[in-house]
Amino acid sequence: MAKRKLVLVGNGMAGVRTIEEILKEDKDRFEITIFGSEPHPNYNRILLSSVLQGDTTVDDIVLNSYEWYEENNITLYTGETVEKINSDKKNVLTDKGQEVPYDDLIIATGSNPFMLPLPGADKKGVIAFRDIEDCEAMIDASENYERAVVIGGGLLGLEAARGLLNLGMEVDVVHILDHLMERQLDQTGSKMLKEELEAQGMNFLMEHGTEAILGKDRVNKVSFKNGKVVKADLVVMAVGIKPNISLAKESGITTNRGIVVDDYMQTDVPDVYAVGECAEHRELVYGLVAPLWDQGKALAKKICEKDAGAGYQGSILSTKLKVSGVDVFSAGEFVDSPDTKAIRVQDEFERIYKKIVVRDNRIVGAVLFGDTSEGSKLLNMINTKTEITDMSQFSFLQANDGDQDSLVADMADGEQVCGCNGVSKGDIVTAINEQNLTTVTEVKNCTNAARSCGTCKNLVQAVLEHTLGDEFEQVDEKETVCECTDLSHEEVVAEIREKGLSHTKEVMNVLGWKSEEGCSKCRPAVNYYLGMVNPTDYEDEKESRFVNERMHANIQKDGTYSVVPRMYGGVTNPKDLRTIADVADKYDVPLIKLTGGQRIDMLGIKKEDVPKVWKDLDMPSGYAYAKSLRTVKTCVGKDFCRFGTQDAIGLGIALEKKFEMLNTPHKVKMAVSACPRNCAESGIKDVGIVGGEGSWELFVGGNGGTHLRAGELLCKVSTDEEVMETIAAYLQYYREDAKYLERTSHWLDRVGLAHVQSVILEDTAKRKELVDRMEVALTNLKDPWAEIINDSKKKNELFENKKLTVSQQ
Ligand SMILES: Cc1cc2nc3c(=O)[nH]c(=O)nc-3n(C[C@H](O)[C@H](O)[C@H](O)COP(=O)(O)OP(=O)(O)OC[C@H]3O[C@@H](n4cnc5c(N)ncnc54)[C@H](O)[C@@H]3O)c2cc1C
Ligand SMILES: NC(=O)c1ccc[n+]([C@@H]2O[C@H](COP(=O)([O-])OP(=O)(O)OC[C@H]3O[C@@H](n4cnc5c(N)ncnc54)[C@H](O)[C@@H]3O)[C@@H](O)[C@H]2O)c1
Ligand code: SF4
Ligand code: FES
Repeated sequence: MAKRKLVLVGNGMAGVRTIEEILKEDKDRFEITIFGSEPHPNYNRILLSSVLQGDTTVDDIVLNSYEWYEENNITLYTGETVEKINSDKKNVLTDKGQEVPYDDLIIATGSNPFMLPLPGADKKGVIAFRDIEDCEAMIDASENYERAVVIGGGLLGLEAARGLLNLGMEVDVVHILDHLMERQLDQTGSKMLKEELEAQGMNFLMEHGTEAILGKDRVNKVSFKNGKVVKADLVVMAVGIKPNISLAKESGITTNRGIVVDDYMQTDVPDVYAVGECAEHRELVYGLVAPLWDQGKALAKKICEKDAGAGYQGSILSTKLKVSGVDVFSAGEFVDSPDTKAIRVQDEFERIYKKIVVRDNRIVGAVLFGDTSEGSKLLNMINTKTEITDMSQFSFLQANDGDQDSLVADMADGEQVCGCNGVSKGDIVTAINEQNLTTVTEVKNCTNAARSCGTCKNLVQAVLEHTLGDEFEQVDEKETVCECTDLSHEEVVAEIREKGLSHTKEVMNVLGWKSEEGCSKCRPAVNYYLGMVNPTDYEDEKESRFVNERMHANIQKDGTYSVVPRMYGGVTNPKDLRTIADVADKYDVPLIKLTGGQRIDMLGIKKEDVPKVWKDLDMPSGYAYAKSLRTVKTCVGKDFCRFGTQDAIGLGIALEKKFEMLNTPHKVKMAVSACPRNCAESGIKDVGIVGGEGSWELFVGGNGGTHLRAGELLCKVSTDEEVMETIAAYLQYYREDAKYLERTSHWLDRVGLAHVQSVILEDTAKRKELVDRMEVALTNLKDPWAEIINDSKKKNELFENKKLTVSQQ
């Protein structure tokens, strides 16, 4: 029987989760096509707050990789927007001119952030916080500017503000009312929250109505209705969301605030469904994921013609603020009303506040501040409308000694552990026992617990520990390379060495990879490890590399590329500058910019022009795209600067010439300053060198990016030769010991400076071995630009083949 054609509009959290539920119900029923306006696979939008706060990276929040779509035979069009639904002809039209037929259609277009229509709101530097691009814009702004204003003191505004503080910005939060998070907290909870956030460095402008955004092209001030004006280089609007209903509305589907649906998520047009933040069910639209998952389950059953029971019945909301150091939980009705009574516990010394709202002897809502460990218990009591029979039911409101095991032991099987995904303790225990699960990741993959906001991860771990008892001790949660294997990075490297493996395919076959082709996480990692272990024999697999490394240029937002030629030590000359200027004229390069690493970046080059630009430049690649040595920044040094005691430029050039083109787990930046004034910013580089009278100090593990980290003093040496040798040993140890994609700063945090010193400074035999292996690694390196220019097949494949698809990263 021919499969029914199912089209999903909106490649976001609710839509794709619904597809997962459909595949669980009946995986062969549909031929599925998904359209998403964003240029990404489905990612965990919730964790954008964690990305901004520096706790995770954009790469790690992908929920469904491109491979997942492929494996499930789903045709995915990213960066493509559906503009029209023809419900009479049963097809959709896209902004790229595609017309795709459907038998069933799911609309999951989510919400748009509400942007206050203020004068000046269209200026540069005024953004929302909704997607990866917004998150990246904030991270970029923090690198160039100092002051941010966040408008809106709700969940989103506070999470954005915390992230911007972490990024080193000064932050004013503007709130229209006199209490923060008024949709989740009562006055007492809100006051305690404000005090806590002020102590963290947030500044609040309460009861301020914003009047205008000021500045020329870019915002530089914000003015308020009370006459106050504050400085601002960045304005983030977080004043709520509006369901994205325009497509449905214009296509004749009934809408109100959202797209109106029944209990089975059906709209008033046959075979058209809506799910997620765009859907309005019983006059309510939701802005949290837990209700959306329930909607998705109901819709999946309905569309697969399974017993859908009563369908979706609405949800009681619970929220947790995701700001580190501040625990806030709120569920159900949290404000007092004439027909409710409340039980309150408040400890002003420990800064703990707990309130339970009761109507007709049943719990209808709760607020927890400072200690949210009973959140799931309370949510369960609210959901099951638990009757209060005796105050001993609330003994858990007293101070919690943090003992997770007794907390889990006291939980009933039906109690929810993961509010976002509706997973109970009983569900997790059953999964652990039936599927022999031993790690949190396995529990997550099997039950969905901890798969959304992640705030329940510790509780999931506690249930695992409690269930496995003594066995838990033997089971060490390990970070696997990716979901294709149960092996960690270290184990993969050890197996490559031990078994003499020499190709990615062989690694995957011999080590029992779960997916034949691997994925975008493991392929580049395995490729790196093979090259690191067998530097002379291994032939680099270009197709396993991230797109920028395959193309040897950085792809830009608009599909053009940037080209950065090598400029050893940041030193140039009139001839090279003339050449760069001539090439820029010839290829109409729209932007030429100096980089933070003292290089010249030519931006906006058309893909087909990239190899021509390289040829005309006739300079080596600057590796600005690679997991390799990027730049050695140098100060003026002793020849010109009156403070200079050492030849910083000479040493910088020598270092760059020696270590250029070396493959490393992540990018490596270096700097050399000729005196402690440190003009080359050696303190925030992976390797930073600072000169003194007759000596050099070597600092390592510095980072000036998102995770600001000062370099640590590795050692002090006397000669340039000692610098070269020590850095060779250090970099080789990093190459061999760090996990792929681990910056030196993270690696040092993990292994500790003392350990690295013991290996490369104290153990002379080991140091010599490392230096020798580095010498081998440095042989056989070829400039990739020259290679491609001389290889017309490769050139054509990479730059002239219009069909080349750009995969993740
Ligand atoms: C920073 C942040 C933190 C959050 N934290 C939490 C939290 O802790 N807990 C929680 O429960 N919720 C949280 N949320 C809310 C949660 O992320 C949303 O409820 C959820 O993402 C909504 O899912 P959705 O699929 O309905 O919409 P979305 O995830 O927005 O997906 C809709 C997708 O459809 C696409 N689209 C729209 N129109 C079209 C079209 N015509 N054609 C093709 N594609 C289209 C959009 O580009 C978008 O990618 C947070 C949200 C943000 C922004
Ligand atoms: N931890 C979480 O669960 C979490 C985190 C982030 C976002 N979200 C969800 O994302 C969505 C968007 O979050 P949000 O915080 O923008 O929405 P929201 O509606 O929850 O809060 C908006 C806040 O902005 C304030 N506000 C409105 N107009 C204002 C103005 N002119 N000036 C100053 N303040 C003004 C409101 O009083 C309100 O407190 C919501 O659905 C939210 O639930 C959830
Ligand atoms: S670091 Fe010292 S030597 Fe180098 S430019 Fe600055 S002041 Fe001069
Ligand atoms: S409570 Fe959010 S993922 Fe479990």
